[in-house]
Amino acid sequence: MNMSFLDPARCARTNAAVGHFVFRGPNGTLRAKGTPSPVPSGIGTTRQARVSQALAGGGTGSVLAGALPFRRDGVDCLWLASGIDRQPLHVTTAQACAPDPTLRAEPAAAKYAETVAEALRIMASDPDGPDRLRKIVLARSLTVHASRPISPDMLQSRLSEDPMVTTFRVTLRDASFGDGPAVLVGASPEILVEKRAGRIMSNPLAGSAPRHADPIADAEACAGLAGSAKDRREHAMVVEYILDTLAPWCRQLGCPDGTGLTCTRSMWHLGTRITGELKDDSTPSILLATMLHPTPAVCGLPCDRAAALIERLEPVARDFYAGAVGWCDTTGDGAWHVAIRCARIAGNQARLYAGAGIVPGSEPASEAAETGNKFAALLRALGLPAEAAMAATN
Ligand SMILES: C=C(O[C@H]1C=CC=C(C(=O)O)[C@@H]1O)C(=O)O
Repeated sequence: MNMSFLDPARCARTNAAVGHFVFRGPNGTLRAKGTPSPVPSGIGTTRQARVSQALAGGGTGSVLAGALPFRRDGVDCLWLASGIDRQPLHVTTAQACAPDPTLRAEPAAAKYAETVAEALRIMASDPDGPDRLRKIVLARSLTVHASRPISPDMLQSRLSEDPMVTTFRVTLRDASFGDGPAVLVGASPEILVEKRAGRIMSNPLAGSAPRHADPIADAEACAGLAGSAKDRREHAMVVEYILDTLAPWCRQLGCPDGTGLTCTRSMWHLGTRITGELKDDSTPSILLATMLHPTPAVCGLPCDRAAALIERLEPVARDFYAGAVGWCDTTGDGAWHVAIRCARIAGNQARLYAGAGIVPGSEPASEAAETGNKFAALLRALGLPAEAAMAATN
């Protein structure tokens, strides 16, 4: 095995510069060929215009990839590469990558539960009408301070041990948190939109329950989620929104298999596979991602109302958490994943995020516990106990 891979300090120093984007999923690893160049994040022009111009300048075979922020008016971080290397998935076992960490929660679980209760009060007192808040996804954050630099590469390797997720690593151009360049690393189970020739697929997830080591308890958790009316309502809003948004672009669209259950190593989710055929085969995947984002799986309904409340109720800016990460080539083909179960890494620090969908009928303590469970994959990958999220204070 390559020894430099096991040296956390060396990895952390070099990885921000190497591979400005790397995606690893069931279909293999996709990384930039050569050194990608930044796509200017211009003012006064649409994302689509910037992307088309960049891809046209890059020539045949060029690929654009990166991260879209949570806020629709936020600044994206896109890279243009002359091509991509695709390799079969090869999972290596890496060591945990956050030595001697301390943890800070923003907010801690109890305070988060109070915020959920406030959102529920707003929903209950809202007058009937199109503006009535029907769902809001509230998130919290954990900051890990380690004694040595945290290696984004190692963290991605550890997260890739779960075969049910697509892991990602995108170098961010601003360094607004911690020392040195920041890198977004995560393991998303949720496909915002994938486009291949004229066919599209979206796989929204909403409605969650934790996995259990004991198979009987695990099967009970799965059955409990499948039968939960609250989770089904929470999920249906996302599916309806995605169908409504994609319908004008499609000659055929539907969810042939209905709502099902999907899992990662730490969570069960309700999931629906939506498939369709585009009216125009050349519609770029990044345009579809831009139109869909943010879905009610990460924001809420109505979208603008939920986004404004998120801004007011959450103490930490989401930046790229709950945005989208992915790629798009010159034919418009590509895949965009919802940027959840992720962390922003810079030097010795990692800022982790997790959220939960709140609808009438949600219980504040259960939603706080759900965010704790959603942190588990990242915490384990960092070498921390999965329960640390519930114990962390601010
Ligand atoms: C917002 C997150 O998860 C979303 C995806 C799956 C299930 C969700 C839920 O049950 O609330 C969320 O909508 C997150 O992991 O931070």
